Amino acid sequence: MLLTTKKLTKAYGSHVVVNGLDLDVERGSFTAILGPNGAGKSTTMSMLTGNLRPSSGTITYASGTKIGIVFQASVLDGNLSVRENLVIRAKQYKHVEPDKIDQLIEQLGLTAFTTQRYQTLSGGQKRRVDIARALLNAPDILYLDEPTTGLDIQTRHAIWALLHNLQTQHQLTIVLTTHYLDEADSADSVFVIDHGHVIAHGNAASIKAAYAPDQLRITPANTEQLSSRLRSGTFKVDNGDFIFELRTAQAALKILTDNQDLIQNFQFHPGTMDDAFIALTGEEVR
Ligand SMILES: Nc1ncnc2c1ncn2[C@@H]1O[C@H](COP(=O)(O)OP(=O)(O)OP(=O)(O)O)[C@@H](O)[C@H]1O
Repeated sequence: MLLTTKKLTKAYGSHVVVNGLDLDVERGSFTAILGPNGAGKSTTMSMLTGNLRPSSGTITYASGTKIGIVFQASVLDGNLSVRENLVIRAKQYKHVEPDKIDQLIEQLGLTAFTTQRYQTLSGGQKRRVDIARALLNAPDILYLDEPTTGLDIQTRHAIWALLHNLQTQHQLTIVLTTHYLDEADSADSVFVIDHGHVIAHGNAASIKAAYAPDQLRITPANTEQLSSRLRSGTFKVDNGDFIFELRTAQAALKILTDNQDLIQNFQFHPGTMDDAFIALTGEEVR
């Protein structure tokens, strides 16, 4: 493991905001931390990055691990150009290879903007410069606190592709928080946290399988006959439709083929991370 936490806890007075978190992050993995507002994600990240002292518990990195951080609010100077910002930031580290800035500019697709002032860039372009800044010291692990919040869907996809590229081509370990649950679909490891606890952990597929069943909705051609053919208790009735919660698409296919003579219409809805998230954390707004 590159990183392990044991019983990581942060309390402000009697308010325990991170409550005994056990996290494991494997070298080279892509980890997403999900949770509703106020769940403790940013507090956790601040502790992992050394910006906040835990109340108790331990954080252990493999020896020599270098950390890069992309903060929610940029730390760059809006009046300086992309290159000027990177040059100034590079001076804050002991060893930045001489061609590192050019390399990052190219890698992050910033070549066309090098002389443009940071504050005049679009949201997605800014994010890419923020990421370049965090990579100056060639970190082993890159933390990003909600890197795609406020970006349009195309830009979110582009940032996500960029992060996956950094992971696979450059063996970077990535840990990020996000509110966009669909983004967690491609993470190797997902921690869902709420009230400072890990309430689910696995990859997106295992979390969906456990907490977000697939749904099959059938409009019967003949309600009585279909009802008497099916085992009672295997479905609910909603507005005359029969609703099944299933583990696999195969199970849906079987119901449909076995009963196609009595079915007028159907809809199949595969379980999503949104469904799993609501099942885990409830509907109420925090
Ligand atoms: N310095 C502080 N003093 C007191 N309470 C704090 C402090 N910092 C955070 N909290 C509380 O800790 C809880 C967790 O906050 P945190 O910012 O970690 O949540 P989050 O999961 O990142 O939420 P969001 O998705 O809204 O960013 C919140 O209830 C917040 O009010």
